[in-house]
Amino acid sequence: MTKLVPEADAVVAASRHFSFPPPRTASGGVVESCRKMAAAQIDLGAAVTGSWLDSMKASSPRHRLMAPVVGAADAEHDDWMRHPSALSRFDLLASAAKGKQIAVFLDYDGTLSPIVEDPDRAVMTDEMRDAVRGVAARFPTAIVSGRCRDKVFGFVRLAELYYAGSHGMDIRGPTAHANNHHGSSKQQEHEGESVLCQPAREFLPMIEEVRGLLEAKVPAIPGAKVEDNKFCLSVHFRCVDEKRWGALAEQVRSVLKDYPKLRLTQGRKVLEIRPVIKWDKGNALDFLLHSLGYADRSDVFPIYIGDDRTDEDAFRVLRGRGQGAGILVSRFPKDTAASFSLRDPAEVKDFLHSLVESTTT
Ligand SMILES: O=P(O)(O)OC[C@H]1O[C@H](O[C@H]2O[C@H](CO)[C@@H](O)[C@H](O)[C@H]2O)[C@H](O)[C@@H](O)[C@@H]1O
Repeated sequence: MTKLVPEADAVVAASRHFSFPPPRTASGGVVESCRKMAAAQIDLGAAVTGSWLDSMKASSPRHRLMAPVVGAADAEHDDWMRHPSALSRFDLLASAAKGKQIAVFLDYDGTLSPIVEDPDRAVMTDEMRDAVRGVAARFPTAIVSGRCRDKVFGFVRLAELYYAGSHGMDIRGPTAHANNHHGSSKQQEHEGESVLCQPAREFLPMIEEVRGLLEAKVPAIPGAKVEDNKFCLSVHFRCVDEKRWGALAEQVRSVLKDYPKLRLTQGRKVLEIRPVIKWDKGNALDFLLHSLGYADRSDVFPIYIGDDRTDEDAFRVLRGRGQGAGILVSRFPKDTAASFSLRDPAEVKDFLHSLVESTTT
């Protein structure tokens, strides 16, 4: 097992392939009040623009249907080398984190649980839960999910974690303390005072209204499903015949046209409806780092692991801070602001174990 020790040669060799630590960019400000910050700006950055149907198709590549082609596979592998495996290059990550306070941020779907057809059945294995528990016993650990907080807590069931549900619009600190290291966090300085951030509260009645409208319309499309994520809504099309995607997009558009304060973004075979405020997983990551008292420290090493477009906002925040490591979970090369890769949740579990073992004396 690689320990958290410097391996200069490995760093030099790997940095030929990619930029690590990530360069600083102009994002990542101080979070004074999450609501004030969120209200300050309308976010159109990740919005689905142009044809919704084209966007749905573009975000649903048919990797699994492609026959392996000799040569193409090599090119794909070479491309992926720009984002080295966080497992096989654990040494590199470990040397960058050496002597620093690690904090771990984990997306849920596609990261801690495999993608499945029925969103209600995206359970996490006990082995994965043990791995997350082990990490949380050593480092502040947060789940950052598009799901509503209660639902993702229902899957993860670890009270010692921070939870940022609804794409970061519903943040809550731990409700129980692990025997851990979090002594320096502001959370613990104010025992009993829970971190809470809900920057989109005023949108709740509107989201509720739109949920009702969508639930009345969307079931007409076989396989389509509306999921209530409290501060946002998901319209799933994983089980919808591709020929009906246009009709589904039209149903959603016909509802949303009367709600200019809501916007549409897209995840993995899901349309996401959320408030126009500038608040995403990146803001949630920033907020949590501030809550932990880590924002202005240079000796902090945040690790964010996620598989989806929405996780890119958090990867970009790490680049903006010039700190830590973003790890993209994907079997296929993608444009990403992450620095490392893992192939699937099984590799995520192995990585979490490696992190624990490397810091166990
Ligand atoms: O931020 P995440 O924790 O990754 O949540 C994003 C969305 O994940 C879920 O949908 C995705 O996973 C489902 C179960 O595997 C799959 O059926 C669906 O196609 C995926 O998009 C969740 O159901 C959504 O509400 C989340 O927004």
